[in-house]
Amino acid sequence: MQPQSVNISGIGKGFGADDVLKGIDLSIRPGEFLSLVGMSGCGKSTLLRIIAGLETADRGTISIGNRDVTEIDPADRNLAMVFQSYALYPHMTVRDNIATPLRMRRLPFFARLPLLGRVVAKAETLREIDASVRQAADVLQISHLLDRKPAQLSGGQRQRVALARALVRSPAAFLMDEPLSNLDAKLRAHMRGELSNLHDRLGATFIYVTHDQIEAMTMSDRIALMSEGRIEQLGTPDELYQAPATLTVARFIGTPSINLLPAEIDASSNIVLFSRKLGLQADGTSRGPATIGIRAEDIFPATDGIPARVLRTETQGADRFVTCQLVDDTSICLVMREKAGTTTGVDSEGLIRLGFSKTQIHLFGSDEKRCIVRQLEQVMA
Ligand SMILES: Nc1ncnc2c1ncn2[C@@H]1O[C@H](COP(=O)(O)OP(=O)(O)OP(=O)(O)O)[C@@H](O)[C@H]1O
Repeated sequence: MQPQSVNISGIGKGFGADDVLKGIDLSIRPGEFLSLVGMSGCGKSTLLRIIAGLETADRGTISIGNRDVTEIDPADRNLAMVFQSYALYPHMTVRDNIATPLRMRRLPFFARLPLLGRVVAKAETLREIDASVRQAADVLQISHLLDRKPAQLSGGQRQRVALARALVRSPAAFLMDEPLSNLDAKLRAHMRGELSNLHDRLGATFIYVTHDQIEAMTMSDRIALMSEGRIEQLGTPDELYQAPATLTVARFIGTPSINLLPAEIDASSNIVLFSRKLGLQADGTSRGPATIGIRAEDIFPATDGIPARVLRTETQGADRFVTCQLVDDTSICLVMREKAGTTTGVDSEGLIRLGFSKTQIHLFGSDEKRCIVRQLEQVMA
């Protein structure tokens, strides 16, 4: 099956008085790996369930390829869904679990019955189903597990069986709802790589729901970051990291979290931090309270920087994260990332001065939207 586009237009959904989806427009390209990401309760699973047809939207349309499927039954949308819980049949072998969607599609009722089925079903069809199962098992590297039951598998193996079961259907798109969240940290990291490889090999459309920004950042072609039933920003992982459109996106993307400092945009558009003009101006009409965001890797020790006290130092592989509290009344903490093994410029009393590059700051106005920043020299020129 050719990978298909999925087009979501004006989707709205409420549960009682709760407006859970507030008009979602999103076009997912054929063969794209798109992640729906956001805080718990932002509506991502509801949106995925509406795409699958497991939930009905109050308004809006869903199309797969050129076909409007809004009123079509889930079974006829030709989508494969992979859940966090795997949803395997415990009494069936891996082989039978994977074969089930094909049997449902290709065999008449009597041919699906355990004993009678072998007599009634066409040998040719059974051979084809078996070949598809073997092929999917091969892709997911679980061929040696085909005769086991789910209880005899590890979490990662169960997830692979669930993926193989989705694979045999040759769906128009794969829908995945937090498929890795039951796995331990190491296996999750491994399965992230496997899912990416699987996507590359299949060239299929993947729509992937997660609240884990690292999963979204490492696997996706594009991310739709949702907040309170809306898409806050749609873009590549790089775009969301380098140019977050709102404070919500800036806070959500990146580990450690972006450093945030209260600032101001004065009447002449100058950006003022701790009562000092930074030599930067905000483009546009935003004035008054603002927030400056600085990533940990854009902070460094600087002799004329902001005085701070080191609270904690943590080394993670090649990186060291230094948490510092500003020496003022604000009790603001900043995290600086540097190479492990470098000197941090901390004096004998645990004090440090922190600087940052003016070109690397992110500025958000009082409406929490990103403001374009210009250096003053550029403004004067
Ligand atoms: N069947 C339902 N009946 C009532 N409210 C529901 C129902 N399903 C979801 N909700 C509510 O809709 C909101 C969005 O839920 P949804 O599961 O889509 O969020 P989510 O972003 O996927 O969250 P999580 O990451 O925790 O799964 C939540 O407030 C949830 O309580």
